[in-house]
Amino acid sequence: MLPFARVSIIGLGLIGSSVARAVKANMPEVRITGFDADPEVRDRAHDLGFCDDVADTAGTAVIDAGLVILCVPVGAMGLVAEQMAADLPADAIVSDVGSCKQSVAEALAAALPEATIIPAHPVAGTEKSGPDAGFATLFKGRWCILTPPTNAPEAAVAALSTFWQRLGADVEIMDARHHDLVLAITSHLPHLIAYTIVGTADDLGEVTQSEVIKYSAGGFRDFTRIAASDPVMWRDVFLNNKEAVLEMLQRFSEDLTALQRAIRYGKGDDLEALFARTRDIRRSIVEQGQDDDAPDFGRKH
Ligand SMILES: NC(=O)C1=CN([C@@H]2O[C@H](COP(=O)(O)OP(=O)(O)OC[C@H]3O[C@@H](n4cnc5c(N)ncnc54)[C@H](O)[C@@H]3O)[C@@H](O)[C@H]2O)C=CC1
Ligand SMILES: O=C(O)C(=O)Cc1ccc(O)cc1
Repeated sequence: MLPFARVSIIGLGLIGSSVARAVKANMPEVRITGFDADPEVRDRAHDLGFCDDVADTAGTAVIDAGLVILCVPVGAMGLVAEQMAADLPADAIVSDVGSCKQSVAEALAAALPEATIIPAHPVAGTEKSGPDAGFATLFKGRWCILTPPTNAPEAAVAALSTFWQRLGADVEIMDARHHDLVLAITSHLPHLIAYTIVGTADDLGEVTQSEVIKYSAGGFRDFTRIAASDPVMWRDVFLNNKEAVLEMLQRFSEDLTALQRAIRYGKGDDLEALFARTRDIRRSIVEQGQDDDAPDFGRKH
């Protein structure tokens, strides 16, 4: 049975268009209405055809929805929720795909006090953005973490879990605060480090840009991929998961300082012990089949 007959997707970039394509591929009977604030994205969505209808406002997009999924940057979630509030059917479930969950849950609850809200985060993506970047298999074998509030109706959580499973994801339920801490270290901090290292290399006076490009075949190249991720999306993630990111950044800087001292004082054993420990972590990820060397993130198997 279909978990929802009508799904509305607000924000038709990488994730929104991937959800739409995945619904079309896995549940072709479901009717999809999309909306995006950018008229060029709406036109492109129309041409690409991954929605049945592309609406001109957030309100008209949700008028007959069973499920509404907000796929906009996390800082825009509250505004979009306000814009659709008057037209949202009373029995619709509202969800989102934001990369951090506590601040989004608060913004949605404030804008839609009567609605059933079940936040979600598909831990799947790429460094690309926009409607052309999406693809139907993005969520296959990936985790989708749901962070329902404690009073969320069980049936709504079950329906949303089924929805994501039908798109190929493995669903996990988690507390929003815990989600934000875990993702701060596994996703947000790595992005911050990538942005920093590529910026630092670019700032180096004696190393020209062409040398950076020419000799970036090593580890640096992987950082440049992540550092190409959408600036608005990541600005919002850091501003909205501030506490957890600052906590992880503090720990990271302490560990970096310890490494700096080990190098300065020639503590080779300390360096080797850390590198051996981290190599074991990589090996266990590979053994569990969680890495397929794909240029993306979070595939479970
Ligand atoms: N990029 C990734 O790898 C992943 C992103 N996410 C989350 O998914 C969400 C969307 O990210 P992407 O699809 O990557 O971004 P994107 O930049 O590809 O798409 C976002 C779309 O939202 C639209 N938008 C912005 N403000 C709006 C508003 N007020 N009303 C309507 N539309 C609006 C933009 O015009 C754009 O088309 C973000 O919250 C992000 O944290 C989650 C998992 C992975
Ligand atoms: O492209 C990558 O390496 C990613 O890390 C993609 C990604 C970005 C944000 C998320 O919330 C989840 C996955």
